[in-house]
Amino acid sequence: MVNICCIGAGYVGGPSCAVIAYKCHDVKVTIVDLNQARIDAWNSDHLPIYEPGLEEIVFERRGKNLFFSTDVDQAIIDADLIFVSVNTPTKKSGMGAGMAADLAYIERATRRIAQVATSPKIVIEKSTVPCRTAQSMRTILEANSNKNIRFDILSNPEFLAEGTAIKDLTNPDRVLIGCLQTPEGFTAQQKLVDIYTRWIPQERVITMNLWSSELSKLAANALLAQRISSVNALSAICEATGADVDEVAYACGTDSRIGPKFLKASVGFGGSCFQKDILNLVYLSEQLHLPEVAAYWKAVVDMNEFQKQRFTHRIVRTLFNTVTSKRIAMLGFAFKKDTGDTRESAAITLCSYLIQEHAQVAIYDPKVSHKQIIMDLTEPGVGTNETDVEKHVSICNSTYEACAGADAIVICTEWDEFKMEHTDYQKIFESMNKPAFIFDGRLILDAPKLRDIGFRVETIGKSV
Ligand SMILES: NC(=O)C1=CN([C@@H]2O[C@H](COP(=O)(O)OP(=O)(O)OC[C@H]3O[C@@H](n4cnc5c(N)ncnc54)[C@H](O)[C@@H]3O)[C@@H](O)[C@H]2O)C=CC1
Ligand SMILES: O=C(O)[C@H]1O[C@H](OP(=O)(O)OP(=O)(O)OC[C@H]2O[C@@H](n3ccc(=O)[nH]c3=O)[C@H](O)[C@@H]2O)[C@H](O)[C@@H](O)[C@@H]1O
Repeated sequence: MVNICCIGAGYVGGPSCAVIAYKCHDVKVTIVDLNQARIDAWNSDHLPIYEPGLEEIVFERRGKNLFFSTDVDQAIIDADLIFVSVNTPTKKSGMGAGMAADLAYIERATRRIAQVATSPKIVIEKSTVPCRTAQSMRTILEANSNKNIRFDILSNPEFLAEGTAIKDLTNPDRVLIGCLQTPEGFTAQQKLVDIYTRWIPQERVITMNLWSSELSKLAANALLAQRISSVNALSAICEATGADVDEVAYACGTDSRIGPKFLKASVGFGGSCFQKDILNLVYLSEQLHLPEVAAYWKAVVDMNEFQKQRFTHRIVRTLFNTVTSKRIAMLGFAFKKDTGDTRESAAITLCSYLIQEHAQVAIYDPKVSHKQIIMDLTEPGVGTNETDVEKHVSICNSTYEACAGADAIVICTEWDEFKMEHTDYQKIFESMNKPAFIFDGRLILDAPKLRDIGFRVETIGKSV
């Protein structure tokens, strides 16, 4: 029986390895983490992350060929293949602070593998890492294991998006597997290919060299984020000219060379990875003495910040240049729909700007806990502290509760339940202060219908 260990039971390690267990019943998968609470949750009825379809998979395989544990060492000892799926956040201090990836978690996990392994291992980079990290891992593994154990390193970046993780994992566009171009490297690569091709067509399992594979992950995220920043930059021109960003995106997206996906204007992209990975690419470019390349990619992040700021300014300007003491209902706090994840959510920045303008912000999100919202708004660097949050934020349990008595509604996340067919906007209108404003930061509402009800509607990428 092939034995797989996954170090890191997070958004990537959990679902990606649970799907391997689900698709390959003869493979034993043990997902380990140092975080006891997270492992307890994986072993309970309430999984630590919300992802459509995940529960079914975990509940079906858990205790059969899928295990969650904090016994990292034993799982390493038993494994043939080890996925390293730990977090790689942006460095907060020291060299490269605010840009470079913090590789401390990768290094700790790698050292642990070197220290406890007693048999050959294939170590797989699943985390998103800077180009040539596999070289550092190899050096650590070889220098710290005096038992003459063979370690092969593969790069197998993950392309799942949150909210569609199970769909992306069971039916991916492609799987990338990079290896050293040596006979041993190819043998190790083939072992992983043999696992994925159990449910993914061979032609979608792409093999290449290690460094191409590592860089392709950063490149893919940078290109996706660049499309959003491009359409958001166009949304500003639309608002100023009377063009409609949905129409422009449609017109451009029907060109088969451009394609329709990832052209939805928004309040700005969020999520744990886009910004982090682009900054990582910016840092890499700077290290390689390519300042023009660094500046090119940095502009994608700058445009995203500008979009959030621009949207807040539009809110304040429209509400007669002051939001002091006005109740603003913020609908959605997650960085996108169908996830409870709030990492780098545009809603955090918008909320912080509105608090700095002394608004009363009433937040409702169907999947984000009250505790998480408070934690996000009091994080160092966000611009708001506990006193601000206590004075200016109320967290609500429904759209109707958040909107009652509000001067304005701001759509931050495109949850289906905020769409017109699921919410009674007539009832909401009646419960609001007049004039009642709606700022649609996700282009999910039918502005003409809302205007018929009596709302004043402002939509991103559209002028009134
Ligand atoms: N979240 C996403 O949608 C995607 C994330 N990625 C990448 O995957 C990597 C992981 O991301 P997430 O799963 O979102 O992070 P996460 O923060 O949800 O999970 C990482 C887990 O690793 C654990 N961990 C850290 N060091 C450890 C160690 N030495 N031993 C055992 N456990 C340890 C942490 O306790 C944590 O539970 C990152 O590099 C990220 O860029 C890639 C594609 C998608
Ligand atoms: O490396 C990662 O972490 C992952 O990052 C993204 O996935 P994710 O961040 O989960 O979600 P996306 O669907 O890409 O959305 C990211 C952000 O962009 C926004 N977005 C997306 C698409 C669009 O057209 N417009 C837009 O504003 C979303 O609302 C969200 O805030 C990528 O899509 C995944 O392929 C990648 O694996």
